[in-house]
Amino acid sequence: MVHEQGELGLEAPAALPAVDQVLTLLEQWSERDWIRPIDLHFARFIAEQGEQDSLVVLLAMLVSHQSGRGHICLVLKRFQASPCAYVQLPPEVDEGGDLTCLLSVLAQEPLSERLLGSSMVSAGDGSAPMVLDRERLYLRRFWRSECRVASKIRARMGPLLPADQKTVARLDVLFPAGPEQPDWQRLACALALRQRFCVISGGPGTGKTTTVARLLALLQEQALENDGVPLVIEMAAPTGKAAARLTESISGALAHLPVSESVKAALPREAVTLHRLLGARPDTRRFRFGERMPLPLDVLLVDEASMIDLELMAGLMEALPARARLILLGDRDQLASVEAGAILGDVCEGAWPPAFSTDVADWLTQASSYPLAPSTTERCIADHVVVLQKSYRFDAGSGIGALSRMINQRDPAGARQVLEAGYTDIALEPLGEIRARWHISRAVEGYRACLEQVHQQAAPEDVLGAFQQFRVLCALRRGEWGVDALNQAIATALFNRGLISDDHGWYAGRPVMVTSNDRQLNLYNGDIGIALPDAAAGGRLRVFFDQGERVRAVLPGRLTSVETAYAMTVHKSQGSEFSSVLFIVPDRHSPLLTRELLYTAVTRAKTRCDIAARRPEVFFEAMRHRVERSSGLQCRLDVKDGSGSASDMGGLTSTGPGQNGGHQ
Ligand SMILES: Nc1ncnc2c1ncn2[C@@H]1O[C@H](COP(=O)(O)OP(=O)(O)OP(=O)(O)O)[C@@H](O)[C@H]1O
Repeated sequence: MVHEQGELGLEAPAALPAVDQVLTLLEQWSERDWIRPIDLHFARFIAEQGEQDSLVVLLAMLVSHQSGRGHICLVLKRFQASPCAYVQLPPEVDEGGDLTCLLSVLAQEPLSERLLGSSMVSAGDGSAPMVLDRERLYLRRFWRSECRVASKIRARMGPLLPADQKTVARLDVLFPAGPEQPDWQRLACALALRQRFCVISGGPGTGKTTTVARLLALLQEQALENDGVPLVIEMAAPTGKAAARLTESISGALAHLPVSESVKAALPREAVTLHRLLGARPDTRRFRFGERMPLPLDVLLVDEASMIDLELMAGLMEALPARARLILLGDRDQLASVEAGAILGDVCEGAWPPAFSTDVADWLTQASSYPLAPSTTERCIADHVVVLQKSYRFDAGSGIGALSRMINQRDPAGARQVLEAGYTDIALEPLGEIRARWHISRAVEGYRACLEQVHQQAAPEDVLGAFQQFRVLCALRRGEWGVDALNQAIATALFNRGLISDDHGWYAGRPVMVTSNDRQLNLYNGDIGIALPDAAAGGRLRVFFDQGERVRAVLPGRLTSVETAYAMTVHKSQGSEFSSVLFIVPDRHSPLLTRELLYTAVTRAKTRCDIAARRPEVFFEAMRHRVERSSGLQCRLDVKDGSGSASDMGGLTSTGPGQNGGHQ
């Protein structure tokens, strides 16, 4: 523990200590897990380059620390306004200790001037390991990626693409007039038809897939009639699970389209992961496709775009040919990517409610006969975003729909009312003394049907299907209410009830999640499998994975990175849906408990969501907190004159391997 006075006697120091003293402190903080080893390593690297200013060394540690928490940059003004809150110190850091003291002193210094006086920081030119741009401090790698993403999106933000004379008639066929006015699905399709970059966002069941299936059909119909040559259309998603879901839902939607068989035949059937599409190279961040070898396609549809991090987006934008259209689908209210960045959130922020320019508003009015007034605000990105409004999955009688709306509106009182209103598809179960293990019994009941199928030696695809019916979701990984402890508790309870033959190691019915990509086995982080006796292998255990078209069996011994998956984190559940969900709320607040996390957890459930909480107030309190991810992307996308940044395309000299303290 850090003493009140601080271990180096830094009680409210008037000035920052020398560099070697700062490094000693950073070592202690790293040992206590307050900062990551790479944060310490980066600060050390900066000092080793001869940096004499301890302010620069401390800020280097902080910008690295922030990147580990999903931020692209450190916004100096926000840091200075509230240093400890901005960097979100762990709860065990004492107020008045060395760390909080140093941050407060640091925040009072003229940060920009001191940073620009260092050879370790540039304004974007040269190859210094950090960049200061618009009062934001970046690791050079993130600054480059952000500039690239912004400039490539901006390059797709030109005037509207020409409309075909028959476009409105085609829209009439695919989106016949109904009671909903305006029909945002039709408007989204009309907008995407004339933009090279378009985002269609919306909550669960708002018709994103339905809309985009019609959009692809319309684009293909147009191409076949006008040029006689079909467009090359590809579909992708950030994870294998999400790609499999997209394949399934788009095939369902395409089957019912009122278009000719030749158009249907020219539509894509299968989605792949973004890593596979881009040709990820094992153990590097590089892709086979890029600016020098663009992807051979005309239209790319990417689902679950909220899971795309900055670096993946930069790789994707570089590999897209200039003429190609990019359509992003996703739910802007969900959790952002695990890695740094919140691309979908940044693009959608402020772009909704609609603020279309005159040209776009005129076109949409013509395409829908619904009068849309142009906006007076100057947000060019708003011309590229539509948010679908109506959920066709959760009707007025749905508690899940009502609760997720309250969570989104950050309305704890409203959420409490919804939970007390007698809906049959949601319940909040307070775990008092008597019902302390209610959640374990609920989990056992949730998995019973699946495990009975295992006993009856049902086909692997049926067992995998049954496993998708129910899932336990946790906010945290560690602690009594975290994934690790709950997985063990659930396994023990299932074993005690005779539903599984063992509660550790490999046994029939053990569900597992892959925790890192294995290209050789064609298994990806987040893939779910179940160990079952394989009749084709004399009844020996194999782990079966549903890979869309087929179920694959893998020897357990070949799976080096897997964990038991009765309980999983909400983060890992993104891109999946289950009939029924049991969401476990920890008994005290954590910075991870946010509105986005609750919304993602509750909306993973299709027909029933149970929430178990020892202290229900933690659930309601979490609604007040938002995931905030610092980045400069919105600013870069907003600039009207096309000069997103003087340095958007400049200063992109690459830093050689090993030259930047681990942040290559
Ligand atoms: N305009 C509509 N009228 C009636 N039903 C619709 C309409 N749009 C979509 N649906 C139905 O609503 C359900 C959800 O649609 P869809 O799968 O397209 O939504 P989504 O936003 O992609 O959902 P999610 O991403 O949550 O899976 C489907 O059964 C679909 O047929």
